[in-house]
Amino acid sequence: MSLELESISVAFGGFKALDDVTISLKKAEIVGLIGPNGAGKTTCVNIITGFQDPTSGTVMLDGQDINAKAPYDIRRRGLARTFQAGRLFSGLDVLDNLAVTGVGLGHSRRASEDEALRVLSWMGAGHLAELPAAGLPYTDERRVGIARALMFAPDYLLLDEPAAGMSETEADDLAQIIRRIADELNCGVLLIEHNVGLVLSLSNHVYVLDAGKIIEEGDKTEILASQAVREAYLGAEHAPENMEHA
Ligand SMILES: Nc1ncnc2c1ncn2[C@@H]1O[C@H](COP(=O)(O)OP(=O)(O)OP(=O)(O)O)[C@@H](O)[C@H]1O
Repeated sequence: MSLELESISVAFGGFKALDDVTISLKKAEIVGLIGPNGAGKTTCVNIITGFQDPTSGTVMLDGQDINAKAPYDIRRRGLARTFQAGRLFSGLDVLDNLAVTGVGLGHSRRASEDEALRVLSWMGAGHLAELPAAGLPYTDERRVGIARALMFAPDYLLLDEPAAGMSETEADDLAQIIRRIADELNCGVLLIEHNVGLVLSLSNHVYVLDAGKIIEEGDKTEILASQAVREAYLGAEHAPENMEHA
């Protein structure tokens, strides 16, 4: 059981945004994807979630080819995602924001509300249930975005820049939630983040993208030791942002 990107290439005209990218994620595992600006991380997200078709290569979800499947179909097959911006329905309260996802997945309204309460309380966010989504503090909005993705137990979760704009303490809280998602929910997490320290401290395995290619992969020790990674970021003498906190 795994999510596999197999030799994915994406060309925009003559420009290769992704070039032969292979990534593997198993259930209950945390896999990091890092890379400097323009490396191709968002293009990877769009390929995995069905928002864009690869020029060549395949995305396999538990042995099924999900190339060209619609985003809602991929979600129903067990792959959930969060968005960089919260994208909550501002006219609804938090509970209904989650319940809408449950109904979209084919569950009854009652079952969806029960699941929404269960997920929110699992995240320690039960107190947010009746608050309007509009005007939530930024980090609560982020937490609700993750809770919504966790409705009805996805097998894989793609987190797109979940720590963007967070303080160190908030990022620490987020790290605990990500760890629990993998350990307690048996869910595979693909973590795409600029906060390299957070990614290295959480991930079983990390892929480093630069200019559309995987230039390095391995565990924290291997990534920290990689000259190619340092050069890809800021020049050979510098470490990536937050790497020193890993
Ligand atoms: N629709 C498109 N048409 C042409 N070029 C594109 C398109 N989408 C992305 N690109 C280019 O592909 C490359 C990879 O972009 P992508 O957004 O995937 O990088 P990224 O790693 O997510 O960057 P960032 O960290 O800045 O968000 C960039 O050079 C970008 O300009």
